[in-house]
Amino acid sequence: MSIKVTSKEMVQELLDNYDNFLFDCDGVIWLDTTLLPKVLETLDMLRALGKRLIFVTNNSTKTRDEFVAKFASFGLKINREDVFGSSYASAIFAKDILKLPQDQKIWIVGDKGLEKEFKEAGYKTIGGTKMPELDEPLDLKNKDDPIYHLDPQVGAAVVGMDTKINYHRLAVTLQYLLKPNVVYIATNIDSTYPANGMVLPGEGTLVQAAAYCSQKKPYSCGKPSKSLIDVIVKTHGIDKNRSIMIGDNLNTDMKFGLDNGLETMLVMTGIGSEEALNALEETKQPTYFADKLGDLYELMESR
Ligand SMILES: O=C(O)[C@H](O)[C@H](O)COP(=O)(O)O
Ligand SMILES: [Mg+2]
Repeated sequence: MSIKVTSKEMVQELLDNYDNFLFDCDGVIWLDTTLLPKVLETLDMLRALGKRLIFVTNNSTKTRDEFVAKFASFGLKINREDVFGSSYASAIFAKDILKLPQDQKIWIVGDKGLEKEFKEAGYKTIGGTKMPELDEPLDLKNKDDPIYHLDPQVGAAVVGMDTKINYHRLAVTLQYLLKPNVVYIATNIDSTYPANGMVLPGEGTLVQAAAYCSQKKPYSCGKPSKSLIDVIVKTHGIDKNRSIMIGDNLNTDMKFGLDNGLETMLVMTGIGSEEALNALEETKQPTYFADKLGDLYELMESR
């Protein structure tokens, strides 16, 4: 059974047991452009105690530098090496794990952040924000349409968050995925995410649509994939036994921790709920849960 963190002593135990604190972002640190309560104080407290803070987000719309800028807008100074977004994870996966030759191009369904991370990894991207003509409905009578002019150099199709997703983009993506040599990469498989008090379709929804029509299974690079924890461990040399993953999503954040040997703590400021937690069989439950990340600070400050 998950244990609720409700006392100063329990927080002290967490501080004694873990050196590395890995945080999800959407639903833990912030909700869209709003910083969640007492997050700043909690991170400052952990830093002052010499803890390593690592941010692991499945949000694929931004590069690491853009995440650093978002943190800065809240008054948080974070280094780029401490942020692992799913766009970066996907680009590193293509380059270091799949060893996709750099002369191959990447077909993008996603935002600028995804394009920029692949560019930084040395790849040329097509599709994505570079093909606004795909925002129009598919017209098969138009022989100039990209669907009739597939680029033979494309070696991978990558699907991330694309708020302009439509039938046209999906149809062209399918043509690439039907080619046996084109690898299918998904930034993540989140079904939903929290925004503006609502639950919205996550990137996994788009990923599934392309997987369904192509019958091609994607490599998923964000949480909960093992390749992502491997990159984090390689970058920072952290001891997984002294690391805790704090997140709001049972299927991605908590699974990421559980599958990869990290301790886990669920917070209720995003997509997760106590009902969903209790509905899980015990082996799939996180070790700890709390109402919010800021409780760590508030409890430590309490008498
Ligand atoms: O699909 C998405 O975009 C994600 O669900 C969402 O943005 C994930 O961000 P995270 O909670 O991992 O920071
Ligand atoms: Mg989240």
